[in-house]
Amino acid sequence: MTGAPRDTKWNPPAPEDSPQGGGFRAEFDVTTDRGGPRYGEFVEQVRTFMDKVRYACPTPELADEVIEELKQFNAKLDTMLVDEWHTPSGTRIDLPSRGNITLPPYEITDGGEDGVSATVEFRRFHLGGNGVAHGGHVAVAFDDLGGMAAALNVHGVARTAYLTVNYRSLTPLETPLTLKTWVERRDGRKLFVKGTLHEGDRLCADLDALFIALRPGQA
Ligand SMILES: CCCCCCCCCCCCCCCC(=O)SCCNC(=O)CCNC(=O)[C@H](O)C(C)(C)COP(=O)(O)OP(=O)(O)OC[C@H]1O[C@@H](n2cnc3c(N)ncnc32)[C@H](O)[C@@H]1OP(=O)(O)O
Repeated sequence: MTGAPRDTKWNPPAPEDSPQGGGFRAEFDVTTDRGGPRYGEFVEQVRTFMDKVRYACPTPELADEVIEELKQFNAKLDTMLVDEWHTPSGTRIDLPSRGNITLPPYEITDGGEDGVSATVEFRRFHLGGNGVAHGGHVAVAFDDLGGMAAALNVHGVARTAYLTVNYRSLTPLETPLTLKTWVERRDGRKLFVKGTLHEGDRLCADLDALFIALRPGQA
């Protein structure tokens, strides 16, 4: 397992008249080849660039140079943009965070109806202040992996209704951390999800969230 469990049926039922078959990612293609064999490396290079941008203090000359090169990269990518339903980002289950560059990189170590365990590493890009992770990025990790626990529990898609993160101690950067999420209670479409983030035995943060399983065709 890397970005998501592989053996789960994801597609919730959807009406026929919707552009995507209805619903939120109703036709969720699990892929390991979209974007090519080096897509993971591509994402990793961009992450590394973002890490460096977070700490770089370029000279005006270097900024000029990098801006021109970035314009060229952006123009290249402009030639092959696709809609969200066809991008590799978010569906490449063989890659950390399913190849989704907007998420902190995590690898799923176990996942099913009972919950999800993952190893997550916040990067230099995720700096909040004084060398530790920004709380918002911690919440992003909880949202995605809490949503995954809910999705695995209902075999469909759930949206976050509320998400409370308690920051119990500082969350380090560039350190493998253990993030766990699980559905503690289900009441119809309401999934009460809990979660923890640890560095070793030390609790960095915990989660209390409500996810709502979407009805067929619901956006
Ligand atoms: C490729 C293969 C790998 C695939 C691997 C995929 C794995 C996948 C991982 C990705 C995972 C991403 C996870 C990110 C998930 C988001 O970040 S979603 C984005 C953030 N959330 C939003 O934008 C949601 C915005 N809000 C809404 O759309 C709607 O309010 C909701 C949440 C869908 C609920 O609306 P609704 O369906 O009309 O339901 P509604 O009748 O209002 O409420 C249902 C029940 O919940 C209660 N409720 C609703 N909101 C609340 C609240 N805030 N507080 C308390 N109770 C509430 C209601 O009172 C009601 O209770 P009952 O009366 O039934 O007892």
